[in-house]
Amino acid sequence: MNRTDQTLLEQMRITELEIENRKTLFNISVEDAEILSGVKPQIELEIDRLVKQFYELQTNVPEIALLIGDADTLGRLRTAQRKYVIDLFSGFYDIEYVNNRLRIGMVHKRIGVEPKLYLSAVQQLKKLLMELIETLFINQPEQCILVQSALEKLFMFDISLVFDTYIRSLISEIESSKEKSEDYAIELEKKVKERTIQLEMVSRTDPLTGLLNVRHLNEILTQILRAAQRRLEPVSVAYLDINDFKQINDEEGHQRGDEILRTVASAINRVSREEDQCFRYGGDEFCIVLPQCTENQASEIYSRRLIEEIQQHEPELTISVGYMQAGPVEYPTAEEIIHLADQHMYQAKHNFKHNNEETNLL
Ligand SMILES: Nc1nc2c(ncn2[C@@H]2O[C@H](COP(=O)(O)OP(=O)(O)OP(=O)(O)O)[C@@H](O)[C@H]2O)c(=O)[nH]1
Repeated sequence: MNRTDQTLLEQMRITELEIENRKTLFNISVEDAEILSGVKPQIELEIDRLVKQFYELQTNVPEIALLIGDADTLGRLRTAQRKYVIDLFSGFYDIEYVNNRLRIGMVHKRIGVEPKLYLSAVQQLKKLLMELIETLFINQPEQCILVQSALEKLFMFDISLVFDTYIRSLISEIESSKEKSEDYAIELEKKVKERTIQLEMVSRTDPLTGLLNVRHLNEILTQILRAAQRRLEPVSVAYLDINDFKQINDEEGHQRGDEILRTVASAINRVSREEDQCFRYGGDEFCIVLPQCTENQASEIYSRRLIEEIQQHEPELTISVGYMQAGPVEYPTAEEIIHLADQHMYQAKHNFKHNNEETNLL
């Protein structure tokens, strides 16, 4: 429920029973209420003078004058104070009376009146009222004591209510700043998670080609091998190297070399399935892990399609590819598989260059 949907009394769980409890606590009896209401007509006659005198004394304190600030506010305060003093002598200290006291506490807290200033104002008002009662009952000392005692109790009752709202406001402030800092912590945690994912992505990918970084090759291949071994499925690795890449770099420039690396990476991405893992091994070398794929399928289907795809963009470019299959019986380690695929690639390159030389000699 929204705070504005509840009265202060409801927010602070002050019921009629609680009000009666408080009256008992401060010894406020029905007689006290009657005694105070009996003085009301005389107080009303003196009220303007009393309130005027009260604010003259109050505004002499620089701290209070600063808080009041201007003549309009002072005017409003005078009206409120006048009403308060009359309420003190109303004889009705019920829910409405209590709600007004609670509101005063809340307003004091909101405009920044410290408890010491509030208490000094109460003390001032009480002193003026006690003096007034003394003059009113100069010839009835016993009655004077009864009125003063009833008033004293009522002041204590009021102070307790005002302080309760002060304390409640402070608790609300603490709760709201706690909520804010908790929200901030949650937000921060979310950002850190997002950032961590981004950083992981960056560290997982090769910046030039966008393929996976070689740092994770062993780890990922090991995971794939374990899963394949559980299901007795084959896994193949295709190890790919661009032929005479150094020459391209030397003759056409490094930027052109980069462009070719990106073209090959895009072609790899296009022909690979979602479950295939494509790595830039370094320089002009690439490694593709092909789950559920035999060496034959890798060389006959995958590589053929890859070469076709590359040559659509770079007709002059040739590549050498070595393959190594693991499973469904034997599962060498990730290092062994990569090493063997690399050796097979060198063999393929050797054959390619040898054939080329022979062709050139013919
Ligand atoms: N443009 C570019 N060149 C790179 C990059 N990384 C490595 N190289 C170059 O790639 C070339 C690879 O040369 P080699 O290992 O001799 O390979 P190759 O010229 O293809 O020779 P073979 O493999 O025998 O066909 C070297 O000149 C490296 O400097 C890169 O990120 N961008």
